[in-house]
Parts: sequence; C-alpha cells; structure tokens
Amino acid sequence: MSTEREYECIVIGAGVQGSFTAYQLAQRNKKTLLLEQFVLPHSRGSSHGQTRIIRKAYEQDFYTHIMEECYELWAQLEREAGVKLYRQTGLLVMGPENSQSYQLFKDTLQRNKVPMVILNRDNFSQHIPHVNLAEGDGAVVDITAGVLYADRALKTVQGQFQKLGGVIRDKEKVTDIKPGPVVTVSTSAGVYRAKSVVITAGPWANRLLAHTGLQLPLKVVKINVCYWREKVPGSYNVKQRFPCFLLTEGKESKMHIYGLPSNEYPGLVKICYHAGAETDPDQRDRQTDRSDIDILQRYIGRCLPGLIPEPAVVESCMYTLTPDHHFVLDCHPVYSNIVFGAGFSGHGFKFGPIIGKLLCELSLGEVPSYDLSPFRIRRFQAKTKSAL
Ligand SMILES: Cc1cc2nc3c(=O)[nH]c(=O)nc-3n(C[C@H](O)[C@H](O)[C@H](O)COP(=O)(O)OP(=O)(O)OC[C@H]3O[C@@H](n4cnc5c(N)ncnc54)[C@H](O)[C@@H]3O)c2cc1C
Ligand SMILES: O=C(O)[C@@H]1CCCC=N1
Repeated sequence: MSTEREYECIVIGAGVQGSFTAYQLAQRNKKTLLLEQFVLPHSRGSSHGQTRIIRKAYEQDFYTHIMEECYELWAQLEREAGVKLYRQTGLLVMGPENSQSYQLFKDTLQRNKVPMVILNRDNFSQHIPHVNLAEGDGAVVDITAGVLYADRALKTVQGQFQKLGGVIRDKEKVTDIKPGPVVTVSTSAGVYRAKSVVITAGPWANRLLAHTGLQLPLKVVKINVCYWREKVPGSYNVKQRFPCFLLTEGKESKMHIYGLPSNEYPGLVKICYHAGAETDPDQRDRQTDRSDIDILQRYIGRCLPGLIPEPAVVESCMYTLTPDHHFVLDCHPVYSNIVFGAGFSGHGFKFGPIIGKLLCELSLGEVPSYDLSPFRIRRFQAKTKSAL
C-alpha cells in the first residue's frame, strides 16, 4: 500500500466535529485524512447554514465549564486565520419563573459567575423591544452569548487543517471499516489504513458504527429552519443589538423555541422549534411534517408582534438525538483505537473546537482534558446494542 493511503488517523465525516478533530490532530503533527461522503461544502447534514448560537447558559455545569475554554479556542482560530467567526449579541433566556428548567439556567449562570442581567417585568421592554414576555415568565440575559458564523467557521477550520498538511477527500463515502491494531477503511474510491479512526458521521453515525458491531440509541429528526419577516425592517436586527433568545419549557412546548437576530438574510429572523419528526438521513426531504411550524406561528403571533407569523423561508437540517440529549464521546468498548463523537442533539456546534480536542486526545490514547462521564456510552447500558 502506498504511503498516501497510510495515516496515523482517519476522521470520517467533515461536519463541524470531524473538521475540528482533524485540525487538532494536524496541530499535533499527526498525519491525518478527513473523509467526507459529499462534495464540500454541502447542506445534507447538521453543520450547514450561516449561523449558530454560542452560549454559556446551560442547565448543567459541565457544559458551562467546557464553554470557558471553548470560547478561547474559537478566538484562537479567528486570530490564526484572520477571520471573524463570532459576534456577541447576548442570549435572552425566558421561561416560567418557577419552572425547574428556567431556574436551572439562571442558577448555572449565577453559580459560574457568567456575566448576566436579570430582567423584570418593569424594565423588560426597555431592554428588549418588540417582545411580549409571557405571563409568569422570568427573563435573564447571558451576556457572553452570541452568533457563530457557521458556514464560514467550517470553511476556516478545514482550510487551517489543510494548511497544516492535512488531507481532505470529499465525495468519498466510507463503505467499510475493518477493526484491528491497524484499522482498514474502504471508501467508494479506495482503501486506507490508519493506527486510529474517529467516526464523526452525524446523522449517519449508526450506519458507520454498524461496521464495528456497535449501535447507539440515536434518533435522527428533521428540523424545519424557519425565517420570519420583520414588519418594520430592522426591528429585530443584530445591529440594533437584538439578542439571540431561548425559551425553556413552557405551556406551548415541552422543548425550547429559539431564535437569532436578523442578520444573514436582511429583514428575516431565524426562529426554530427544538424538535422535529424522525427521518432517515438519506430521505430527509421526504419528511414533510410541519407541526413544529404551527407551534412557532402561535408563539410568534402572541409574543413577537413585530414579525409576520408566516415563515418567509424554510430550510432543512437534522438533529441526532440521544435519550438524555447529552453528547456521546467515547472509545469503542472493544477496539480502543476506534473513537466516536455522536448524538450532538441539536446543540453541538458551539462545542466544535473542544469536541475536536477531546476526540483527538481519545484517539491518541491520552487522558481527556475534561471528565467525560456524562458523555460515555455506559450511561445507556441496556440501550447500547452490541453484537460483540
Ligand atoms: C437547525 C439547527 C440549528 C442548530 N442550532 C445550533 C445552535 O444554535 N448552536 C449549537 O451549538 N448547535 C446548533 N445545532 C447543532 C449543531 O449544528 C450540530 O450538533 C452539529 O452541526 C453536528 O455536527 P456533526 O459534525 O456531528 O454532524 P454533521 O454536520 O452532520 O457531519 C457529519 C458528516 O459526516 C459525513 N458522513 C456521514 N457518513 C459518511 C460516510 N459513510 N462516509 C463519509 N462521510 C460521511 C456527512 O456527510 C456529514 O458531512 C443546530 C442544528 C440544526 C440542525
Ligand atoms: O445550542 C443552541 O444554543 C441552540 C439553541 C437552543 C436549542 C438548540 N440549539
């Protein structure tokens, strides 16, 4: 086999997690191949689109802790590449004042001393115009939060990986993985070998893991990415300092509604429902459920009076959900040189740089920089089907 087909590590899937993992490996001078089934850039997975929210506001301390370093790593990439990837807007968290979820968000911010502002009913509309705070809801702003320019970030990290000597082969679908001390990876165009393999295949994770005899309890859902037109252009604009926002559990929905200020499409505000209908990732466009859009229309009609409650643009994206909505970051239980990052459950983009670092550490057999117990597969126990 020629040396072009032999690597220290092969990363499968060039979404945000695979691209950052490959970049971390290349920074550590590891000869790395990044394989992607589609021609890059593409919009068939979970990492496409122009924007994502970045925030420290979480219900669990472990995410807030990790975000500390993650902000640094995003800034480092911006400096290294000379590209702006983050814009601070703040994140307005709203939810029933006495609900568990809202209190957890607020407490986590306070306990971790994240810069924040608590708004009350009297000063709310002065700070956040054109939003009706629902009866009984509280409101708190995570000042550190903002928008990540997602497509630009992906292009940047892939470019930096290549500058470090990393190889990307797109339009090359992985068709087989043969575990062993040296792992053999077959694609639609060739056969490669590596000391370790990282699987970051997003909605296709279980398809890839099947080659290693492992299945995770993952559910893939389609998300209708909705943009809503401002009645008065600029009312919810990023330049007017309108923040990102997130609704914790409420009457309308068990899950969150979230939004970003108008920015990428002039006059249009991105507001989505944090759940969707199950889909086969290869049949995404056949899933036509729009019940999420009905929920959004009702919410917008009631609480965002400056928007036309009819989506102006609807795009598609996918979440890969775990039962507890926490990520999966682990080594294969039998083949320790096969590592995977999966189940990012619709909130993984902001963590890309740190996920890359952690998966790189796991693939090199190092002790990971953070306690990975919330992310290990043993938490699923009986639900983790293994043919091994
Ligand atoms: C509408 C929407 C809004 C979101 N908003 C936010 C947000 O505001 N903040 C946030 O932090 N996160 C957000 N997320 C979540 C975040 O975008 C995802 O968690 C993240 O993009 C997942 O990345 P990934 O690399 O795991 O998956 P993907 O981006 O899907 O990457 C997996 C890649 O693997 C490739 N692949 C699969 N199988 C093969 C194969 N056999 N051979 C070769 N390649 C293969 C795929 O083609 C794909 O490119 C959002 C997601 C969606 C859908
Ligand atoms: O991860 C995020 O910040 C967004 C908003 C909340 C729901 C999921 N994604």
